[in-house]
Amino acid sequence: MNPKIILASKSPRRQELLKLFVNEFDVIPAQVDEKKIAEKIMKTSKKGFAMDVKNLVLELADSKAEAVHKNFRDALVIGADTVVVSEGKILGKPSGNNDAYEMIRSLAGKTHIVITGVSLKYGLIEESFVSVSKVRFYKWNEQMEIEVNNYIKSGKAMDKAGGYGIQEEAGLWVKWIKGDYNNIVGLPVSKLNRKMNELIKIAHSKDRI
Ligand SMILES: Cc1cn([C@H]2C[C@H](O)[C@@H](COP(=O)(O)OP(=O)(O)OP(=O)(O)O)O2)c(=O)[nH]c1=O
Repeated sequence: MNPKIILASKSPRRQELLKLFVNEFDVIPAQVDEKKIAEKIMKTSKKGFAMDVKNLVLELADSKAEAVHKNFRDALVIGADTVVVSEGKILGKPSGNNDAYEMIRSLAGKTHIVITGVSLKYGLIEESFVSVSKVRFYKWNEQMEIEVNNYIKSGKAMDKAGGYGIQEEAGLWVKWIKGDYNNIVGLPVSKLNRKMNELIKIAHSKDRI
């Protein structure tokens, strides 16, 4: 029997992406203090920056999944978190228009990474993974300045890691990407589909739900 699936996310992009391969699921956004978790991880982890970022997205994804799974133990719950990493700095969502402008400006002419952590919880079984994509932005020019200002004015930058959505007008600044496009949008569906199928198989074979 297929489990009830719950997406623990308020992100409309994640909902659209999950629809690509799951017909029916509920959406229950998780209430977690992302800032507090991020501060704890970055303070306590001593494994080096790359590992810190990986731990960070995994911990955030896990907290989101757990916040919902604790109330729905029989469901398969999905939590995710996406950050942008550029020049040794983690960029989450911008704090305001100026911050969004600075973030996008700092990405121009460079390559950054977008990393999404995903946590799956089903009965007593859990699984988590990260997906990493590389994105190269074109160099800053007058045209881009106009586009970035218009984009920020539209309000679309505010709920996105790094202050941009590749699926929106911000796609105009992208020179190339390497890796899973959907991972950049917020959910690495190809990997997620495979991991979910594996998890369901294991859970049922071991009768662990
Ligand atoms: C880089 C990039 C990010 N994003 C989005 C994906 C995520 O929704 C968001 C990063 O914030 P997250 O904290 O990962 O997610 P969220 O707050 O939107 O939703 P929830 O925590 O409830 O799951 O940035 C895009 O939509 N396009 C992009 O190109």
